[in-house]
This record gives sequence, structure tokens and C-alpha cells, in this order.
Amino acid sequence: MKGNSEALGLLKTVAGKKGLLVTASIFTTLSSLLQVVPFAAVYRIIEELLLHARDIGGINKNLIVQCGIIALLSLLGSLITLYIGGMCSHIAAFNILYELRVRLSDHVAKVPMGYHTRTATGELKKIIETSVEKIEKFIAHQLPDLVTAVIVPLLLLGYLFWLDWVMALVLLLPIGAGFWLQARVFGSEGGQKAYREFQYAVEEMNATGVEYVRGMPAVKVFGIAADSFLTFRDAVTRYRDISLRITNLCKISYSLFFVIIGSLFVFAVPAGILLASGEAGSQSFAVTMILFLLISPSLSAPLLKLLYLGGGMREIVEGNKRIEAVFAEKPVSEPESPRLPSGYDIAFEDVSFAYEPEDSMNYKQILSGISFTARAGEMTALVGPSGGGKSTIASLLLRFWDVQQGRIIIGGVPVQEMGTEKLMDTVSFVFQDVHLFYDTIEENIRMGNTRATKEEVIAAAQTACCHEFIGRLESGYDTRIGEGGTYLSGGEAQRVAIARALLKNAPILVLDEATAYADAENERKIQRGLAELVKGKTVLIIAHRLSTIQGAEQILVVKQGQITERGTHEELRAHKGLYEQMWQSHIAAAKWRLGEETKG
Ligand SMILES: Nc1ncnc2c1ncn2[C@@H]1O[C@H](COP(=O)(O)OP(=O)(O)OP(=O)(O)O)[C@@H](O)[C@H]1O
Repeated sequence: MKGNSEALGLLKTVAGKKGLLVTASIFTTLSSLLQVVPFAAVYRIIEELLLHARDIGGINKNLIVQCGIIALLSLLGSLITLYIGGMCSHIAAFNILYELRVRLSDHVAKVPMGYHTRTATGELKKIIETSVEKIEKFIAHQLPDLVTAVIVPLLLLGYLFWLDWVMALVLLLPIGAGFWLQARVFGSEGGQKAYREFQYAVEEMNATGVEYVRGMPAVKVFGIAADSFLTFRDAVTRYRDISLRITNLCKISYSLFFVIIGSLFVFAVPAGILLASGEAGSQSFAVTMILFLLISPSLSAPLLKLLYLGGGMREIVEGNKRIEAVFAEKPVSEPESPRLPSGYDIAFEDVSFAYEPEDSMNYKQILSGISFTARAGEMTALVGPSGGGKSTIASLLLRFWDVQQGRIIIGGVPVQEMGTEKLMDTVSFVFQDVHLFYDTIEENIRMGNTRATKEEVIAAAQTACCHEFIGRLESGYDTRIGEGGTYLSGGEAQRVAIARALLKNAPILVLDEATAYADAENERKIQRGLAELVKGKTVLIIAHRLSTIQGAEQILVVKQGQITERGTHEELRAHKGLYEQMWQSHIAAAKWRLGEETKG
């Protein structure tokens, strides 16, 4: 049943280009049929030659020329039909590939963030790249090859049976034995399990390899050599072990298959001699014998191809299973008729949340009973110890995850009922770790609003204090990030993100304040950009430096998933709780920094 549904999934993938694929199959079949015609022509020529062996002059030359022309034209026709079939299958394949990649990328952008946290980047990359690529290989190359590899031997065998069924049966026996040996290994439970393990080992090696390369700074800083990077090394070791196991498993059946199928004529010879002894002198038998010897190698080639195609098929069925698994991942739910918010107040009502489901081993309650209102046009700051749940609160507003209990409401409408598009239009997010895409600076800023003109992009960059450093780059706004060693400093990247958000101009702004870029000049510029950005918006800021949020209308202290204190800066200081302790540490740190600076 399971195998069937996988095959069905595969068929579904290719069904979209049915017309082209049927045309490809018809032309490839036609090409296979035409490949057999020269054998019939050769048969007629040999027959004619033997018939007049003692009387060369009596040979019907016209017949021989006709047969030769037929053989040539058939070969030419076979090539042309193969070309047309190949073109159709390639056009179908690249279109399917394109559609599949677009559908996959759209889908992965719609699934909850939980999926991305669970799934290694390398694994997803392999699915979108390699598994999809294999489908192209299958449709464009293997499907026509498969048609040829099945039809040509069937036709040739049919022809041989028609010529001499006993000798054809002698040839069929080793072919049957060869395939039986293969099926015994790869059809067995052990063989299939080994193959599945092999696929997982390849995937794991891919995923850990990507992580290893991405983690190169840590690898270098801590002096971790490739050999001691345990997960990657383990994955490579597992890949080697399973590859050796599979080689061991199929070495006998593979060698026997190769030897038997590759030397079919060897079986035709003794059978022919044995049969000939009964009909010595029969001319037609001699012709048949010669033809058997001629056709046997042509029979071997497509059968050997079938062996490779079998391996390819297994790979794409496995790859397709993974593609199906990505599609099976449920996207974030969308309302049937999205509702528009009537304002931009944010309200968290008794929100509780855990990243893992309750029955999971890793279950941990992250937020419990969070309730607050962030008013439109005001700044609400989230402060508190590391790991308290501040970023989690912010990401729930964007529906990176859905809450398990309670509601998050914007302008009177629960976020689930707004629809993702409207929600994303309503909220801007400036992350602590800014992600810049491999594109020009201009396009990186324009991501905030794809319809913005160049002038608007420049105006946003000016307000966010980026214009100056962009002007210093050789290609200005056309500089491609990551190309020719052009990378931005943390502070510069943060200002590009502010420019993006300015361009988007959404009424709600979530800011994850950067902690790392503390040099005074950068800090001043970031603050200037931010001051412009927050004007008139509902601002939810995750603050690490309390000085930046002193003026906030509301400060929420989040500790161990709960709001433990709330109020303005003055109210919280007067309360003399955790906020006051944090404030004192902040003052002390600021004094220490000032001391260091004056010393320097
Ligand atoms: N994707 C995730 N999957 C599982 N657990 C997570 C995930 N992200 C965060 N957590 C856990 O949730 C808890 C709250 O983390 P969160 O990042 O919200 O805290 P925070 O207050 O923003 O911390 P910081 O100030 O250090 O950024 C932590 O225990 C963290 O380990």
C-alpha cells in the first residue's frame, strides 16, 4: 500500500505534463520499433545470400539494395523519432522541475517556523535541489530510456520466438535467472531497508556538511578539526559503512547479472549447435542461428540498462517520498474570509505556549498566561533575563508559531483571522540578526516594498543613516552583498534592515534590539534611524539596553515565561523589583564603560 502511494505521488508530480509525456513515449516507442527493423532486413539479406550460396549470380540484388535502404531509413527514422521524443521529455521535465521548485519554495515559506527549526537547512536544500533534480533526470532521460529498455528486448524476444521458439526459450532462461537474482536482493526486506538507510545517510551527510561549513567561524575559533567535528564525521562514517554494506549485499547478484546478461550469445551457441545436429544442412536454421548470434548482444544492452534504471528508479522514489513529506507538512492555517483590523492596538489575552507538543519528550512550557495591551502609537518594551520568553512573544505575534492557549488580537481581530498576507503587511520586524540576501543593496532595501522607486529606496536609506556608507562602496546601491568580499558590518546591516522597515512603513513595528554593535558612532546612527522608524507606530521592542526604553509608555518584565512586573520606567523603579536591579546593573555597566572610554 505504502509503495503504491509513493508511486502515485510520483505520477501526480508528472501528470501535469501528460500531453508532452505521452508524445515523448509514443516517439520513443516508435524509435524502439524502428531499431528492430534493420534486424529483419539483415535476416532477409542473409537468407537471400544463403539461398544462392552456390549460384552468386542468381542473388536478387534489388532485394538486397531494398533491404539495405530499409535498414538505413529505419535507423535514420529511429534517430529522428528519438530526438523528437527526447525534446518532448526534456521540455516536460524542465517545466515540471520549475513548477515543483516554485510550489516547494512557496510551501516551505507557508509552513510554521517549527518545521524549519526541526529540519536541518542542508536537508531542505537537498530536497529542493537534488531530489527535484532527480525527477528531471527521470522524466527527461530515464523515462525514454525505460521505454526503450523494456520495448526493444520485448520486440526482439518476440521476433526470436517467432523465428525459433526453442532457441528463444534458451535465451529467456538466463535472462529470467538474472532478474530473479536482482529481485531477490533488492526486493527483499533487508535490501530495501539497506537502500532506505543509504538514502538517509546521504541526507545526513549533506545536512551535517552544510552545518559544518556554516559553523566554520566556531570551528576555527575553537580549533575544531574536520576529524573531530563529531556529527559530520559520524555522518561520513555511516555513509561509508552503509555503502560498503550495500556493495557486499549485491556483489554476487550484480556480478552474475552482468556476466549472464552481457554474454547471452554464449547461451545461443550451444543451444544452436544442439538443435542444428538434428537439422544439419537446413539452410533456414543456419540463417536463424546467425540472426540469434547477431541479436543477442543487442538484447543485452537494454537489459543491462534496466539494471541501472532500476537503481535510478529507487533513488527517485525515495526522493519523491521526501518531496511528498514536505508537501504533507501543514501550512499555517488561513481564514476563509480574512478580517481587517479596525486599529493597531495589540492585545495578548492569557497566552500560553510551548514549542513542543505536550506528549513530546522535549515538552517545556515557555509562556504562561501572558496578557497585555500594546496601544497604537505607543512603545511597549519587553525586558528581562535571557531565556525568559521575550523573543517568543514577538514571534507569536507574527504567527511563526500558533499559540496553544489564549488569543493574540490586532485591532480587534485575532491574528489567525487576519490572513497571513494582511498580517505581514501590518507588522514590520527588525531582527537582531539581520539577514541580507545575495543581491544588490538596493534590492535588499526594496524588500520592504517591492513597488518602491529608486528615489524612495534612497530616501529610506538616508533616513536610516545608510546612504553615506553605501555611497562609499564602489558600485553604490548596485553593490551585491557577498560578492567580491563585500560584506556589511553588523551595525551597517542593522541600518539596512531599518531602511527596509521604513520603506515598508507598516503600522506595527517589532524591534529586537541589537546588543552587539555597541560602538558609539554606530549606536547613535542606529538610534537616529529608529527614532524616525517608530514615529506614530505601535512599537513592541525587545530591549537589552534599558536606556533606550526609558521613555516607553509601558515596560513589561518577562521572567520564566510570565510577566512579573509592568509599568513605566519610574513606576517600575519605585517598585524596587527585578527592573530596579536590572537598572542598577545597567547604570553600573554604563559608568564602567564611560570610565574605560575616558581612560582610553
Ligand atoms: N525554536 C525553539 N524551539 C524550542 N525552544 C525554543 C526555541 N526558541 C526559543 N526556545 C526556548 O524558549 C525559551 C525562551 O526563549 P526566548 O528566545 O523567547 O527568550 P528571550 O527572553 O528572548 O531570550 P534572550 O534575551 O536571550 O534573547 C528558552 O528556554 C529557549 O531555549
